[in-house]
Amino acid sequence: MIEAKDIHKKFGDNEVLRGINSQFKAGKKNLIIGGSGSGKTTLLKCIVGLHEPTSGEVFYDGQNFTEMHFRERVPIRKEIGMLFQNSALFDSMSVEQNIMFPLNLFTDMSKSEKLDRANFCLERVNLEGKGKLFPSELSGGMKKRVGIARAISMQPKYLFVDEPNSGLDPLTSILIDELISELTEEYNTTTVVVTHDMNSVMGIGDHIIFLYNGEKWWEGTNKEIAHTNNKELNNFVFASPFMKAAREKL
Ligand SMILES: Nc1ncnc2c1ncn2[C@@H]1O[C@H](COP(=O)(O)OP(=O)(O)OP(=O)(O)O)[C@@H](O)[C@H]1O
Repeated sequence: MIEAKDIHKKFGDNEVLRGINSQFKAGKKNLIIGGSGSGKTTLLKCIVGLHEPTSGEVFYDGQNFTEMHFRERVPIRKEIGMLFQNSALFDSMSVEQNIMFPLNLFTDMSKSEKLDRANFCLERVNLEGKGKLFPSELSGGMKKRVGIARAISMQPKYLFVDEPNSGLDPLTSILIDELISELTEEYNTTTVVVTHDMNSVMGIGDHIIFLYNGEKWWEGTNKEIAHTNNKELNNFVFASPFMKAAREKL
């Protein structure tokens, strides 16, 4: 479990996060949603340690990550898998080399062990045989899957995903969501997903926090979201006439 306690983040005078408290449980897909600029990615980065919170603390299974020094964080970092918004693959490396990158950094596995692991991860995301390709030869959906394969290469306990569906068609988006769901169950990961995608919210939102102006405005499940009276949340989730009509049937 990951716990965020009273997280504040300021950039100069701009207070982007204003006291976020939440618990993200193992084996669950925890979604962070909210309008553009509401602070979702900033919160994710504060949790992972890519930003330091201005105040507040993040705990990984009871260990205070925020107060740890760089070196002390290494064991937890090894248990973190992350899929970045644009997949963030290294263009000059093959798919295989991209997936082996964390293994090169963090393990003393032999080359053949690393190759085996890379190929296992590629199979897991249904890209067997694509290891020798380069990122420029892949579609957006394939890049996301390679990003996921890299994120799971170290068998992470914590999986972070920033906008997994951006730039993907609806069907590919659903396949990516299904993959995230399966991996969360398979490895019992604490999975935290930043998303704008309402299909994801309804499909995989075991636990959802809605940010509004840097505050946690609402928290609940995908079942509860359809029946909330929270005005700002309703305006966000059911913004389109289609979603409004669909809500009546839920
Ligand atoms: N490194 C930074 N330096 C200064 N300001 C930043 C930085 N990162 C984010 N911000 C500001 O913090 C605010 C929240 O940004 P953030 O990226 O967290 O929003 P978001 O909810 O993820 O938005 P989007 O859905 O558009 O990606 C914005 O006003 C942004 O300009």
